[in-house]
Amino acid sequence: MASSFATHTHPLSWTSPMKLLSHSFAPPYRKSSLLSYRRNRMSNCLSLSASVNSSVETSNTCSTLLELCEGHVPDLVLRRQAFFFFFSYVSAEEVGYIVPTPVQNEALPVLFSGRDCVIHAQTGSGKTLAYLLLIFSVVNPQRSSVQAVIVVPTRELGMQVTKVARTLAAKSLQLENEQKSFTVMALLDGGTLRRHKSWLKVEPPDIVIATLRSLCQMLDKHILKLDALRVLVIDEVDFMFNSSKEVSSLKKLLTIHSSINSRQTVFASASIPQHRRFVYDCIQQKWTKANVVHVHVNLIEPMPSCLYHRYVVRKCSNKNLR
Ligand SMILES: Nc1ncnc2c1ncn2[C@@H]1O[C@H](COP(=O)(O)OP(=O)(O)OP(=O)(O)O)[C@@H](O)[C@H]1O
Repeated sequence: MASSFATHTHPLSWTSPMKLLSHSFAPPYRKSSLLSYRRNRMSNCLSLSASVNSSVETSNTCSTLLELCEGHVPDLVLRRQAFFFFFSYVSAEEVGYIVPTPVQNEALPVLFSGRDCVIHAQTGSGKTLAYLLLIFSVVNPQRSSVQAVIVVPTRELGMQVTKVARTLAAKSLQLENEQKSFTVMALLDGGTLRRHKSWLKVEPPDIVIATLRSLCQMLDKHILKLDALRVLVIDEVDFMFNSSKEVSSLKKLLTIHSSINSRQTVFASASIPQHRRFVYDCIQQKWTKANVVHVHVNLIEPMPSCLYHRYVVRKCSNKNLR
């Protein structure tokens, strides 16, 4: 069974200077509540078994994130990144992004080319920033419509993604007053959805970060419209597909999105046990276009090909034994 999707792999072990920097400012596992269920689901798979061929392409090398994003992400957002980098020396809250992580290096050119993408890399590898930069490259803040939706499995994860998105969206000091900045709405379970309903009606935000339940509530009541949607991101996709409560709503959402022209779909996850089968299904179900790219960055060192065992014979005299 042949397929046209490509798999980008990055087998090398990597420790970026920026990663070390980020570790000194940010907690190493921001999404700690997800770690326990991630461990549990490592052994679970998408319960499908056919295999799909994949082609491996060479990795892209780019020195800075700014170079990688130039011409795609608006200056406002790029300046924002640089701004935060300089201030990160005095602020423990915000960390600047200078060197792309391996997954950003691989995924960003694919995302900027307009292709659908499955971003598959370990926790803390920088997937969130990769898909947010894509969103900032396609969303037009002058249009008053929801142009990007990020679906997250939990409220906590949603709050973290919202924080990063709002940091990038915030108006920089140099920005001219009349220029409209990006608007980000968090539609998360347990929030005050009444306020959000009036906001959605009066002036729809550019970017919505939502749990599936809250998103479906708004869609069912026709308060949120996805006619102008350009990018749909499903974060922690394997968790969403493993959750019996969510899976039917998720499939419905993906089917609606597949009918929108000029759409781009991104799936992100730290673990997709049967990733080839998953990508094959995405194409078959039309959740992604046929030229979807699977970007797989695995920084875990592979098992060594062989092991040498040595032992030392030590002579003990009877005296030592006593
Ligand atoms: N290019 C970069 N340079 C420095 N730090 C970065 C860079 N990209 C991301 N980070 C930082 O690395 C940390 C982890 O990033 P992020 O949350 O995007 O990872 P993730 O792969 O989405 O994780 P998860 O699987 O939990 O969703 C964050 O603190 C983020 O600020």
